[in-house]
Amino acid sequence: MFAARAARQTFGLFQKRAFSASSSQLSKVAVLGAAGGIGQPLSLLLKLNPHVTELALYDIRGGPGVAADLSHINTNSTVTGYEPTPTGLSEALKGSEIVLIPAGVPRKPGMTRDDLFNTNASIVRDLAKAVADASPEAKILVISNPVNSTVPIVSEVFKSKGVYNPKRLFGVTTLDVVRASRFISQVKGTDPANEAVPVVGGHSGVTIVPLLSQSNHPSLDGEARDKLVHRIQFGGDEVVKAKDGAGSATLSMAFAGARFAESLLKAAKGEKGVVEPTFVDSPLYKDQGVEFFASRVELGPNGVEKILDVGKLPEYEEKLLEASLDGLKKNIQKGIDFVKANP
Ligand SMILES: NC(=O)C1=CN([C@@H]2O[C@H](COP(=O)(O)OP(=O)(O)OC[C@H]3O[C@@H](n4cnc5c(N)ncnc54)[C@H](O)[C@@H]3O)[C@@H](O)[C@H]2O)C=CC1
Ligand SMILES: O=C([O-])CC(=O)C(=O)O
Repeated sequence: MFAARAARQTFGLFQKRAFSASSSQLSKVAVLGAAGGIGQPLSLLLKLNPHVTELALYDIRGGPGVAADLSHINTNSTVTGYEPTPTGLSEALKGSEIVLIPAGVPRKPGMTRDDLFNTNASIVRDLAKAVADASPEAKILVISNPVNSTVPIVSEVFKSKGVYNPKRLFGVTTLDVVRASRFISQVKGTDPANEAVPVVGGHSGVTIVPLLSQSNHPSLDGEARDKLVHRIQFGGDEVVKAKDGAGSATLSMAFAGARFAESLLKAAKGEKGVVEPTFVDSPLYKDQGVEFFASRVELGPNGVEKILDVGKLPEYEEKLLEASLDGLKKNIQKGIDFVKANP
């Protein structure tokens, strides 16, 4: 009897402590490009996330409108919209734990992601400068394409300002993993909730390398395997084609971006074993001149905790990896050169 009461009291105390610890951990999340096709549903999903206590929505147009709309949803976070006034962007960023960047133009049919470089490189560079000045400690999640080049752009800007921490910069490749899980479940007639396919490399065409050998179906072979690999690599094109000039994936991307942000928030609050594939400053292929690489990454309170290598690959996947590294090297260099030439 006494023991039971003591146990209840101890447990109650523990619960109280645990509650006050987590409730005192405020998480401000900023979205740059919040009024766009990705920005709006992404902000909606973040408004529904109980880990987020403050949502800052910035866009060159429409941020306050989206914020006013979302602010009526009865979850316990504040939502504020910001405009490109002299202090709008820095106010949005100040104190942010996470900054998501979906600002920039999307593809139209016939374009590659690299065709977006000329427009999006300067948008991402300028936003990165603002983040480096206003919230250099934030974890930055780059969604704007071409991710293989925009992530190196952010790193160069941060280096030039002396605030670069490779543990806090992420290219969001979660959509490739989401697609891989869904597409393999369609081939096999299974529930995608039970299908996880590691996807490594980068985020465009042949730089995307699905490791089917590490899925639940390592014996997939021949035409079925080739078709599936191609669909995962070029899944974005399906949406661009279907939208017929009205942009690229927005809703599935918002889902993927929100999943990645949630993983970071959980890891920041001490949850162990949170692993997401993401494009980061990585030691894995630096000896081959590839500075950034997407692989499975264990997340922790400071961002990157541990970068997991790709493991032993069969010959088929080794060949895919080779093509990926080749493409990545060029894409990464293009981003670095851009900032050097246009600081
Ligand atoms: N990483 C990934 O897996 C994916 C990346 N993307 C990329 O995400 C980007 C955005 O796509 P969507 O949302 O469909 O485009 P969108 O055109 O619908 O929205 C972009 C938003 O960015 C805003 N914007 C432009 N310049 C800005 C600046 N300097 N500061 C703040 N906001 C600015 C625009 O006003 C607009 O609201 C594209 O580059 C697209 O290729 C798209 C899908 C998947
Ligand atoms: O295909 C695009 O341009 C947008 C994107 O990155 C994706 O859907 O994976």
